Amino acid sequence: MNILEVNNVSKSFGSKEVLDGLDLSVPTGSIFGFVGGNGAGKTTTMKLILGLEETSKGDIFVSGEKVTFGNTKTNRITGYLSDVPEFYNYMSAEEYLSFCGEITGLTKENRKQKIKETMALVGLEGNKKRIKGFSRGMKQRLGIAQAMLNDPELLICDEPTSALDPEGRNEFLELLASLKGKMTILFSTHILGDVERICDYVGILHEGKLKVSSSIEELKQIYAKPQIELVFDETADFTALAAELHALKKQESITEVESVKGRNQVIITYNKGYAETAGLLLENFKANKMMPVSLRKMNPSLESIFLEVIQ
Ligand SMILES: Nc1ncnc2c1ncn2[C@@H]1O[C@H](COP(=O)(O)OP(=O)(O)OP(=O)(O)O)[C@@H](O)[C@H]1O
Repeated sequence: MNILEVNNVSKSFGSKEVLDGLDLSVPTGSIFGFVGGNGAGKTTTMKLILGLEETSKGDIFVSGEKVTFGNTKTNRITGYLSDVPEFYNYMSAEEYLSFCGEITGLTKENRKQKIKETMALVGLEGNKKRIKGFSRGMKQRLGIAQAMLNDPELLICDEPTSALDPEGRNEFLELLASLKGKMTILFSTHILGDVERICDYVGILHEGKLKVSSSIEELKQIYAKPQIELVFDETADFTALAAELHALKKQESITEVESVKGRNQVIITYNKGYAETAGLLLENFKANKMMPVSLRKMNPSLESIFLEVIQ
């Protein structure tokens, strides 16, 4: 079951086509990383899902209900954290949330309890400071609290971590991950490490279309190139070593040898089992008295997959 379906959606601004027949399905309960370079159309897609922009073609459904341009009813079950959230800096977090609750129609009795619960959930419990004194990370957490006031089934966050320092990012990602099971989260980013850390699905947007959409595990299996990384110490005779390894290429299991000279590193691509190939390499090194200081089975990174997909 998919909470979000974007079907063949195109969007142009004047003569500029940003989305070109975009199809996107977000499974209910997932944390979905929506990845794309600068200007790929991530914010535009999110605005279309929220009915803030009008599609030039195609339809969008949230929980089976069609999104309409303008004040779409589907927003009662969506929450949104924009890429640059704006706050009233003279207010405290509680005052700000109370204000947001009031304008979104939360009753006074419900509001108090809901704000207390939400502030606790985002780690701002009992915080009386004015927003003016908040760090960026605290502001993002307040932004999430605001987006969660209506108990959304779908939480949409636009590049929520890009302005945060590593510590703030870490805390924020933990917060998002802790919401799993409570709601579906769609978040856009170009920080692939963030997707790798907390998402179970990823969609890669490029040139107006979704180039790839699958679970991270599946993606890694599809793009996995079996590789071993070897590192030698500085005293190793790298030229002799490279020659030796290239000679090994004649062996069936080794298909590519790539030496990174300045770093004394060699990447071996192979097509048989890991144990067999590592064994073959070690035997050869032993015979030639050239032991590496490290031998590591490499796992494909999302970054390398992304670069391959958008080539
Ligand atoms: N209202 C608008 N009028 C004209 N062009 C627009 C409008 N909104 C977005 N665009 C253009 O559409 C393209 C996609 O923008 P969008 O903000 O959706 O990309 P993005 O993937 O979110 O990028 P970033 O990662 O840089 O935020 C850009 O070229 C942008 O200039």
